[in-house]
Amino acid sequence: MTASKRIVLSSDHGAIELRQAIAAHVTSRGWLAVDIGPTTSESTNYPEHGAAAARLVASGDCQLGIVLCGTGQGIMMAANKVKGIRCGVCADTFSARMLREHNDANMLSLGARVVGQGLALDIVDAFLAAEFEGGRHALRVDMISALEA
Ligand SMILES: O=C[C@H](O)[C@H](O)[C@H](O)COP(=O)(O)O
Repeated sequence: MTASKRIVLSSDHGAIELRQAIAAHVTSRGWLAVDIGPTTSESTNYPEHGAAAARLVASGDCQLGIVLCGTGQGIMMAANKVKGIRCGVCADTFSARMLREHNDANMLSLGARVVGQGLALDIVDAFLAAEFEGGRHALRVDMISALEA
């Protein structure tokens, strides 16, 4: 892994500390963390943060993205509204691995009110280590993309 691999991180107010811990973690794994905030715990709205991160992935500026909110659900929904984004919520490492291997996800969503930091970092590691398997899964991912047309 080289530092040229960029991963964007964003969250709402419910996940500031976990997001910053993940940013440090992915940096230690050799990624360049593009943390677009927010930085204060002032109440904010997850759709704007999910969309902002997703646009950086969809444009190719970042290869992957990690978004967080209280449950991970709302910010995942927002990210998936951006064309080209495949984002899933994970609360276990198996799903995180499958999210890449079978679904070719380019974004991961986490719920800071659902998972603790230790599990969250393990989920991130599983997501980053996995690779898309292609084959029969490529047809299915293409079918998802066709829904955006
Ligand atoms: O899916 C939505 C997220 O879990 C949000 O983080 C949550 O709805 C925010 O709730 P509150 O404004 O009560 O902190």
